[in-house]
Amino acid sequence: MILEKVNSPEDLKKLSTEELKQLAEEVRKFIVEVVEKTGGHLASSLGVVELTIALLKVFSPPRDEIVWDVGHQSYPYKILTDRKEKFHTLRQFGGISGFPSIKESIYDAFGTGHSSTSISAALGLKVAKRLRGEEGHVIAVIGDGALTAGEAYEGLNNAGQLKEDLIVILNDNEMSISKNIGAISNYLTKVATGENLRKAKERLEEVTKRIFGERVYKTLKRVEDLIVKGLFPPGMLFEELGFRYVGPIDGHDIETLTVTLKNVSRMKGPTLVHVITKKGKGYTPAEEKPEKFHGVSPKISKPVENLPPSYTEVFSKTLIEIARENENVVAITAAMPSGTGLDKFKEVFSDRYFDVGIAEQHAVTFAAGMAKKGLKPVVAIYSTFLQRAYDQIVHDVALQELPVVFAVDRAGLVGEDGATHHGAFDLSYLRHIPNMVIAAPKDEEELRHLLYTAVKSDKPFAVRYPRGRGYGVRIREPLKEIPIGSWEVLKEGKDLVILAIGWTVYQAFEAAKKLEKEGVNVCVVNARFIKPLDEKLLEELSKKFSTFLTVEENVVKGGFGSAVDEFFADREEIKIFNLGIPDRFIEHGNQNLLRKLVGIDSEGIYRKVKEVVSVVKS
Ligand SMILES: Cc1ncc(C[n+]2csc(CCOP(=O)(O)OP(=O)(O)O)c2C)c(N)n1
Ligand SMILES: CC(=O)[C@@H](O)[C@H](O)COP(=O)(O)O
Ligand SMILES: [Mg+2]
Repeated sequence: MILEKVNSPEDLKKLSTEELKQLAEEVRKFIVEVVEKTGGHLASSLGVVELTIALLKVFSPPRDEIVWDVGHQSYPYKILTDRKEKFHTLRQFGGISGFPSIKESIYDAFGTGHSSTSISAALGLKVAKRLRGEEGHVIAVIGDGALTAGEAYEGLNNAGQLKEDLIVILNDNEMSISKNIGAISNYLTKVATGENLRKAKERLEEVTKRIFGERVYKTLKRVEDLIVKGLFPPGMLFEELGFRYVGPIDGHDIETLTVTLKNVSRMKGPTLVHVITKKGKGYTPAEEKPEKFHGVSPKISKPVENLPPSYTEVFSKTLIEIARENENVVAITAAMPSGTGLDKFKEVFSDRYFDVGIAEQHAVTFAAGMAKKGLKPVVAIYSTFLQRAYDQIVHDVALQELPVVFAVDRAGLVGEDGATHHGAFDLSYLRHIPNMVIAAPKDEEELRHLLYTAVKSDKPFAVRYPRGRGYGVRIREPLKEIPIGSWEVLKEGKDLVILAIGWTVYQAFEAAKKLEKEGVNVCVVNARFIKPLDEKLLEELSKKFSTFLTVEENVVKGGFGSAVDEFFADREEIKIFNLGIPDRFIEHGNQNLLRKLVGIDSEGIYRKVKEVVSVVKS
């Protein structure tokens, strides 16, 4: 086993090409074995095994700095730098992260998780290296999917101007999570297949033959080839942006990769190396179904039957139901058709479905434009990725009071993806925007009604719901509107009130049942609207209760609890306690374990109520 002998990038440098090829096979096998147990981003990591090996053969991190875009493909890099022994703890609580992290290793040059940041970060590193007199290359590795996002072009634009010796490797597998889309993706395919060149040659051939005849044409053929290549060099787009374009090259051929990278390492100015790879390479199921194997769950020996649907599935089904009745409804995703469930919408309403690429900012303004013309856009974006579109929500949607519906999926703690992906902030970053309505369902049934309410409303309206399965609530009621700003008292009480929102509502209810047995009588309210608050109910409750506990799966700072704090700010007799995600980034690990860790599950709420009761008594 060669992998056994490779404990640092220095060990890898000593290997022959044949040994490196064997190493690639062993790394692949190792990744598949571990990811079957831990879950993780399998297909993307398998696709860059040879590229990683070649990078480590030619460059020497940490002196040379490699920035992996998104970072979901960094498993081979982790294994071959310094995390082979810890790799079995991938994405587990207390184990190594599924993404690069500067806190985890000196070999990780920059933390990633959200896409398309690599060129900007690498350029910053490179300029800093120069100004501080540090030696070493900086290399950004970016996928074709990540190249659909605006930030990538902001980075290219600036790099082309600064003319730093920056290396950008474009890992082109024609896939985002789903099939990659858009004009740039089409352009890359044409470059990779030489289609532009072929078409130009055919055209010139035809003209030359027509004007000069067959005999002269044969003499001119070589000159013509040179002219066409000069006029239509592959990668012209990047050349125009100030990059030297190298490629396309086979990203699974270690020898070619190594020779090319060595040459590139001697070049001056910004260089882009176009590498063609196969997502899922070397593992047939992933090669055949790269989308399914983009991110996989741990393999379970026996499938569990009759599981409740996920919130995403309920959203997707309900949206289709609504769209059948309302032809103005259109759906937008930013490169997450399967993750958001909009792939199912596409199957029914292909002309009312838009995948815009990894372009959350564009998605929101695009929706605003549609809303201005009377359509009813539903933009489904994960909470963590919607952070990117904050200004677009403020400036393009809310300021103009355009009725865009935000389906904010993966709100709250998402689990194994960790700090880069938790949807911990949306209640805070949406709540202070004028004109917004923000709601969170307590269960699957309420998600349906809130979505229906959102589509009926003429306001910018966000409905946020968590990752994973619902509570298994039977869906029976026909879709109905829920009065905006109305809360629901689920349990009467006399000692204190819990105001809970979203996933935490049933947890609060559970805690209240347990407390009841101990003589603590808690009123539980489903505070399904964070904006507007149910001010009438709050006033009523404040006549009966002087102690309130707010519970949410969002950071406490600026979240739902803060809204209630603000509401009672001048009422000294009211004591409010807040429970939610604390003011720190939460690590990766099992979703329910993390919820327990931050204390927002039924046990945590139970404990907090006991604490509140003793504080109030003393
Ligand atoms: C801002 C942002 N939006 C969406 C995602 C979700 N996402 C993760 S990987 C990915 C596809 C990336 O495709 P590509 O860069 O080509 O990498 P590949 O998986 O093909 O290697 C997407 C959409 C993200 N990480 N960041
Ligand atoms: C790397 C990335 O950003 C996505 O692949 C993300 O991990 C998907 O998350 P879900 O598994 O919640 O769809
Ligand atoms: Mg790709």
